[in-house]
Amino acid sequence: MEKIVLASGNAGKLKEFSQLFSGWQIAVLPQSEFLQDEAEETGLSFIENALIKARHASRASGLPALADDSGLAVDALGGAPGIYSARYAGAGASDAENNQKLLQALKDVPAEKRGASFHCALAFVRTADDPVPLVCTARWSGVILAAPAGDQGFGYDPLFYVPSEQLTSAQLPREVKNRLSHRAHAVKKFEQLWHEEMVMPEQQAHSATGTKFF
Ligand SMILES: O=P(O)(O)OP(=O)(O)OP(=O)(O)OC[C@H]1O[C@@H](n2cnc3c(O)ncnc32)[C@H](O)[C@@H]1O
Ligand SMILES: [Mg+2]
Repeated sequence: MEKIVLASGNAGKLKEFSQLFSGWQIAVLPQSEFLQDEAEETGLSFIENALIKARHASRASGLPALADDSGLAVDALGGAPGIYSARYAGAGASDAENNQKLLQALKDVPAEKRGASFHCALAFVRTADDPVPLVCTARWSGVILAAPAGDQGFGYDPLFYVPSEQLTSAQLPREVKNRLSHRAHAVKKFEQLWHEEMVMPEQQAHSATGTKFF
């Protein structure tokens, strides 16, 4: 079975990915099996940071790697915390500290102006230096509440109200979050790309020699 490394140290994400990849014919291994240090997320976009993390994990493991860079962009804050979502309240901040800072930043913003989106970028590299990575993005729109609700999920889930379900992301049954979320939609797009780029070429032996390089 083909092995790929999942380049994330976030337990909440890893749990979601294990459900999202449950029907796949590949072994998705956590990066903790191969490396201890985390990549420095120096990019200016979710896509750049996802690529940095995927290359880092592939370099350390010698295996293909998939990374997720994600975060919350709040309309009233001009898209903040965005790519800085994990470190909004400072390096190493807890989810509770980040949520507290967000509530404080939005304390004077009325309900109708509290729109926000979760964004997810996925980057897959076959090797650390892969010049043609597979990249896809997705978003999930909602509203930031004035107080947390629900105890499932991670990160900003307790503050992220999903209008279609009338619940926060932390109150949704896991299978519902894994159907609706930014991550779920990005994985759907990735599945399509994976099929087009990794499965079909193998089946069709698309080069004249029958050898597939990239
Ligand atoms: O970089 P890795 O190791 O994957 O772990 P991380 O937690 O640092 O992940 P990111 O750099 O991608 O930062 C994403 C932050 O955005 C938030 N976030 C992303 N997806 C989320 C989701 O589905 N629900 C709630 N919060 C989410 C959460 O606070 C994350 O810490
Ligand atoms: Mg991170």
